[in-house]
Amino acid sequence: MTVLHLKGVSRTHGTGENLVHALVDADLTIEAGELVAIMGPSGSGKSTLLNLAGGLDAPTSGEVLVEGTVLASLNKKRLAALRRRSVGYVFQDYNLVPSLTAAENAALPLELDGLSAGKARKLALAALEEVGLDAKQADRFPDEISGGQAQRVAIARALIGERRLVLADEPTGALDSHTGEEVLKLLRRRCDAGAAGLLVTHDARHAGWADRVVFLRDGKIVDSSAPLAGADSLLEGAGS
Ligand SMILES: Nc1ncnc2c1ncn2[C@@H]1O[C@H](COP(=O)(O)OP(=O)(O)OP(=O)(O)O)[C@@H](O)[C@H]1O
Repeated sequence: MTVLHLKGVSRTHGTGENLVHALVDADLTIEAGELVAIMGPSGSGKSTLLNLAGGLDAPTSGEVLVEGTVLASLNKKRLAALRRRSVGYVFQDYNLVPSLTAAENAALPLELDGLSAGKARKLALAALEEVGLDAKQADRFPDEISGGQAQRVAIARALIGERRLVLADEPTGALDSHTGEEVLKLLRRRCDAGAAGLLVTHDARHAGWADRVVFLRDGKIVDSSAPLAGADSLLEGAGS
């Protein structure tokens, strides 16, 4: 089943002399069970592609479909509901709410979706356990836990519930290499269980966890390959 489909998607910013082609005519399909890595030099359009896939931004032209629904066909309320239910997003900077505990942060999408606080907490504790955080850590606030733990909370929040599309923008950024690998394993496991994943990474070793690597340059998809066929050689080709 196709979870994400980008059809001729372009995104420009600004006008006239300031016109920037952040993404140009991108076609991409991700099936359930697949993890796709996006690589490319700084400014090549990776975050733009991820934001469009998650409905956080809208294309200038082309269509983005999540589980067959054209995102542009949804009004704001329905788009927000689809994002909460179907899309998990791990941001570079975690985006945890400082006044909420780890468990409350992880439970937030479910509570926003109308689940009772008790049920949401139960699922949040299970999601936190999945990323290696125990009940004691679950009741700590973001400023009482380490960067690595905060990142795990962000991952738990992205994976909680039945999210079928998981988008991760450099999710291992602040982590030591061991914890980074653990995070990628979690992503991989979730995709093996039927989700579709999109992972922005600068690290060819991390791309090795993906089924495919999509390489961007100047907003264009310039190559797409299985990682073992040479994520390193793709990087060399871009001269980055
Ligand atoms: N809101 C915006 N207004 C103007 N230009 C923008 C905006 N967002 C992105 N861009 C431009 O679009 C291009 C693609 O940016 P994007 O952030 O998608 O690249 P990236 O590959 O994720 O970069 P990095 O690896 O540095 O995060 C860049 O030239 C960027 O300056």
